[in-house]
Amino acid sequence: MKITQAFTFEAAHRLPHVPETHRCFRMHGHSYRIELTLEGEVDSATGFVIDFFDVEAAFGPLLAQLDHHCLNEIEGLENPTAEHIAVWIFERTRPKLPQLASVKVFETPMSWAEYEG
Ligand SMILES: Nc1nc2c(c(=O)[nH]1)N=C([C@H](O)[C@H](O)COP(=O)(O)OP(=O)(O)OP(=O)(O)O)CN2
Ligand SMILES: [Zn+2]
Repeated sequence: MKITQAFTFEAAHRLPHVPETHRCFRMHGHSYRIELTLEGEVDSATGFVIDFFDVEAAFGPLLAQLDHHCLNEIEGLENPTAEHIAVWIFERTRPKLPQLASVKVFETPMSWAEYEG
């Protein structure tokens, strides 16, 4: 069984490795949406793969590092593409949530990156 929990955060970024003429070379902001998908057996007693409250508690500190920050200033996110943010989140969340199966990072409702480890 797979379950998914979504989170949102606001952040600024610029992409330092695109041409100067690319609009994303300039500092700008996004309302990001993150989807964490967890996979496992449904516990017969609780009916949960994992309690959504436990996912929230595990991911909360990382979300706070991202929300209302300039992503380029965060260690490991110097080139903060959606792809790199997905990997960054996966690597830091999987140790706390071993059932984590994938991380989706939406920059806009129409464009996102997904990392499955
Ligand atoms: N593969 C990727 N391509 C792009 C990424 C990325 O992370 N991975 N990022 C960007 C920029 O961050 C850019 O800001 C994307 O957002 P935006 O320009 O707002 O997207 P839209 O094209 O949907 O904007 P509209 O104004 O609605 O056309 C670029 N590429
Ligand atoms: Zn952008």
